[in-house]
Amino acid sequence: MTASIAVILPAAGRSTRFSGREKKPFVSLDGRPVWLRAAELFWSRDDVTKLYLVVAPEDREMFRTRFAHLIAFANAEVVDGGTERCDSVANALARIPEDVPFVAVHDAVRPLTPHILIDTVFAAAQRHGAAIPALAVTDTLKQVEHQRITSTVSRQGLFQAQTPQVFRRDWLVQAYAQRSQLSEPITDDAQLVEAAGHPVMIVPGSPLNFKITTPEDLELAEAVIKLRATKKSASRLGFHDEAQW
Ligand SMILES: Nc1ccn([C@@H]2O[C@H](COP(=O)(O)OP(=O)(O)OP(=O)(O)O)[C@@H](O)[C@H]2O)c(=O)n1
Ligand SMILES: C[C@](O)(CO)[C@H](O)COP(=O)(O)O
Repeated sequence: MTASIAVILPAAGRSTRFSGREKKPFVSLDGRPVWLRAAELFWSRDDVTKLYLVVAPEDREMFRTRFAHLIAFANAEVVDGGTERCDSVANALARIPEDVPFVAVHDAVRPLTPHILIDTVFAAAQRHGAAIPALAVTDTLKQVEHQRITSTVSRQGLFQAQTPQVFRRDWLVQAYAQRSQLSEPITDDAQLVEAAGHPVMIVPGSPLNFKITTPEDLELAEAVIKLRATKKSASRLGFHDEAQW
């Protein structure tokens, strides 16, 4: 298989909602930093050219000092982040060589993405030009003002977007070049590619592919890792489970 997908891992946010002593990409998740667990999902894949780790300028020295051996091992390039997530992605996108046909953008704080999800979204993007994992909304949605419900919103056709989001590099570059034309806040990369007029397909997301946003999410991620270890031991003993953990 020829390597054809560059992977951007944005880790340059402020972790405001996490409110921990450390920023969430750098905290330990069952013994290994969150960003490393996300990076490991990609670095040994034959179809990945290189990882681009985006880190806030104020974290650059800490990151290089603490993780130098891992950065080298992962063949990763460290890129400076920007004010918004899309500024961070733009900085990394500018570093990707023109002969790389596809780019995947994966939040450095989604460390539990199942491998089968990555296989599926990579294949869909290569087939259609752009693809993202998404989960159908299952709860009832309420519009609220000042803690009072003003209406119930139909969830028909509504999905929650996850990462990795994978695009033809030329589409993503074009979409980013036009981003100043958007008046609404940009919360994911697909939004820009959609606005540029390109079709973006969805593949089934996974509840396990959640984004660590709050301290409770970190606890949940730790529980999932322990459950995976238990299931692995059970499987070695001959007990099989069809679920993709
Ligand atoms: N300027 C930014 C903002 C976000 N991110 C990254 O984008 C991912 C998803 O963002 P989010 O979960 O919102 O992280 P934060 O912006 O750090 O969170 P918060 O809004 O709570 O501050 C994270 O890996 C985050 O580090 C980034 O690289 N650059
Ligand atoms: C990119 C993303 O993870 C897709 O769900 C999400 O939009 C990031 O949003 P945030 O506001 O940066 O948490």
